[in-house]
Amino acid sequence: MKRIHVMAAVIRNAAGQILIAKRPDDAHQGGLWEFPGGKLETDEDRATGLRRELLEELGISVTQARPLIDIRHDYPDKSVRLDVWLVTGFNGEAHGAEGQPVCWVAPSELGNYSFPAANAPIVQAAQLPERYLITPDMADEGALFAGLEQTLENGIRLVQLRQTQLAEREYRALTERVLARFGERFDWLLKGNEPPEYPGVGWHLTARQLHELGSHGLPPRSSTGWLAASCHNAEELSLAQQLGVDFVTLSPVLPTPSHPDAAGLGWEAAQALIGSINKPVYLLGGMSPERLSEAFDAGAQGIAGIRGLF
Ligand SMILES: Nc1nc2c([nH]c(=O)n2[C@@H]2O[C@H](COP(=O)(O)OP(=O)(O)OP(=O)(O)O)[C@@H](O)[C@H]2O)c(=O)[nH]1
Ligand SMILES: [Mg+2]
Repeated sequence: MKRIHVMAAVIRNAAGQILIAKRPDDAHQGGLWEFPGGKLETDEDRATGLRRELLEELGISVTQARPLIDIRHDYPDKSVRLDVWLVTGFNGEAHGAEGQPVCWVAPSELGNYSFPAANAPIVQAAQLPERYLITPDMADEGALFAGLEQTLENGIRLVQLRQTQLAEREYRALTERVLARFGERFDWLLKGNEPPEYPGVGWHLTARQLHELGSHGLPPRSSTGWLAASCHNAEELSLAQQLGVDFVTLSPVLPTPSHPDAAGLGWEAAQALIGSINKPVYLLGGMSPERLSEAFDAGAQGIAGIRGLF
């Protein structure tokens, strides 16, 4: 089946809400909610196709957009490539120019709407931020907490508590103190052999855990937070996708101060690997905020970093 290239948009307004539209009952995947967009025409470039579709369907002129997530999905009757961009600037009042119902919803409410099966990773990408901080190992708890306060000021909201110098019991005790102090000001992910039991707190799997769980399946999770995994190659990305994680990190992209001799995947290989998985991917290894636009161009959700973001 020939794959249809579709341009679609996660449109975000100044209040942080996202626009969704209802597909006509008689259309493919009819009656479900969607991110506005449509088929790219022959010889049309991606940005032009996106602008044309949003003008036709919503009556808006896009002024600011960049790639968000690019996925391939095979329906029984149709194969699609959903090339989804994040639109953060536009002129005009968005309305259902083809008579379709549209509404602005908070990212956290997207889960209350029914989308086509292909859309699950798009919804996750719409809810996830551009930067994912992994805490550097710090023996000085005061300095760690001060760094986290600074992280909040820098606008970072997604954080993995990684403290490899600590034994399991100490890590648990630190987790309690961190959650007591910062609680819901961050979206947390924890490390460990069991899924965290704190409501809303996520779990970040190591590549080794991915391989182990690949044969046994995931343990039941009581937590409602994100499920993420560390990947380094095509095999691990594919395992992560099979296990149904919400997002992954892919590393190392560039040599890092801690591993100056490790070559890194490089941008080209990273881009090809991102294209092989239908999940939001954070690039890790030698990343800093100045690299964000390169990461978006490679198809990434954004960047993850230890020293580069702390
Ligand atoms: N626009 C859009 N299409 C989606 C989404 N999710 C998804 O599976 N699709 C599928 O991708 C294809 C998009 O085509 P479309 O129906 O929007 O195309 P279009 O605007 O050019 O419409 P037309 O075929 O009536 O000219 C459909 O098969 C649709 O089911 C989504 O979130 N937004
Ligand atoms: Mg359409």
